[in-house]
Amino acid sequence: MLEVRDLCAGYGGSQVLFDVSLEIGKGEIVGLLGRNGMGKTTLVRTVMRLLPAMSGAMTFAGQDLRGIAPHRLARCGLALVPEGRRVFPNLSVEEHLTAFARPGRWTPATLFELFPTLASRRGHMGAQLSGGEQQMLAMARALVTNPQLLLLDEATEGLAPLIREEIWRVLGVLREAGHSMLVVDKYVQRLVGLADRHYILEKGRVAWTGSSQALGADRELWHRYLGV
Ligand SMILES: Nc1ncnc2c1ncn2[C@@H]1O[C@H](COP(=O)(O)OP(=O)(O)OP(=O)(O)O)[C@@H](O)[C@H]1O
Repeated sequence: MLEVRDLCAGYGGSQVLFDVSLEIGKGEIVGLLGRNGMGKTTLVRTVMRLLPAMSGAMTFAGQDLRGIAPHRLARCGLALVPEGRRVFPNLSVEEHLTAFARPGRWTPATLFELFPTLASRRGHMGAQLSGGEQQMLAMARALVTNPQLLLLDEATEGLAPLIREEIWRVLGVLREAGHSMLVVDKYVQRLVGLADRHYILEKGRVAWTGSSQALGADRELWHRYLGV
């Protein structure tokens, strides 16, 4: 579904990604791992067309992503839950969902079932929500576009343990529903339990790729590339 080939990208003159290749098939959950500053967010932002690619190819469902404006990606079936949530401070929870809704299984009503906390806050403005509630809203806002592929950048970062568990629960529900996802996260153990395959980035290059079974069994990899 998503195919990235020999991608190079960065900021101005400073290159961050070097010949990165990555694939995600339909119904697959892929983990993207690496220590701080290794290029995970840069990769996600380049795929979402928020950063220009220097070279390389990116296709989604056979379409060349480089010709598509970022605001048109939802129509192609791609949605991002960005690092830092970025909810709209002056839109209510309900408005976030109705403004971005596209036809499909996920509607404001089904998302309020998935996130009961959001249902109880439906009239609250983005700015009035806790960090955990904002994270749930960022996920619901992405899901209401009914994407074919959901990209999540550090969705569990900086959250209290109970809220983090709630996010993992929802990711498990999405897995059961057959969603395709690229999940960037630092909790290797949880990611191994959720995803099918993984890529590890080291200084902007793919240092390792393999199955959850292989990653789960090789603690030396965790130590070498993830510092855990
Ligand atoms: N806006 C920017 N301008 C210039 N350099 C940047 C910018 N954002 C990130 N970088 C640099 O790009 C490199 C990769 O950063 P990136 O955020 O992609 O890493 P990451 O693996 O997502 O790390 P983290 O886990 O800290 O989010 C780092 O060296 C970082 O300093």
